[in-house]
Amino acid sequence: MIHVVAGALFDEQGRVLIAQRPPGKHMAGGWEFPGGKLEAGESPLAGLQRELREELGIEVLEAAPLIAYEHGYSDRRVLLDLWLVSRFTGQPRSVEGQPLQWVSIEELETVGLLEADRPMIPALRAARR
Ligand SMILES: Nc1nc2c([nH]c(=O)n2[C@H]2C[C@H](O)[C@@H](COP(=O)(O)OP(=O)(O)OP(=O)(O)O)O2)c(=O)[nH]1
Ligand SMILES: [Mg+2]
Repeated sequence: MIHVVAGALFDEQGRVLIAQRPPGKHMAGGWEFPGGKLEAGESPLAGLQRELREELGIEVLEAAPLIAYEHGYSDRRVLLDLWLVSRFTGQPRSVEGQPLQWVSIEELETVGLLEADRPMIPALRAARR
């Protein structure tokens, strides 16, 4: 089981930040929440902070677990662990060259979000309020 931590960041308009998975990687081209695999011995919050530092160049100051569940791909099982990031420093930018975009919760339905992430949409809708 691969434990994956990812972050949901909202802007003032209630839009959420998503990133496109790079060519050549698992699920290439799909849109995801920034994050990645937890390292051995790492706490989920520490992993989230490391991943968002590496991918977005931001420093997460405050985050809380939002929703977590297992998903079985044809070749692997992942524990998707999505955190709501409520405080951070820095301006999110694409450090590793992944296309980024801010989308409304409604747009999440049609943007090409990874199929495995779709059950997260209701939790995000509730969190935004
Ligand atoms: N980051 C992220 N990964 C997701 C999401 N949904 C989802 O199914 N995944 C899957 C895709 C991958 O199989 C796995 C994340 O692995 P990854 O390869 O991107 O991890 P990483 O960022 O640590 O990258 P790497 O160092 O292994 O190259 O989780 C999501 O919303 N965000
Ligand atoms: Mg990643």
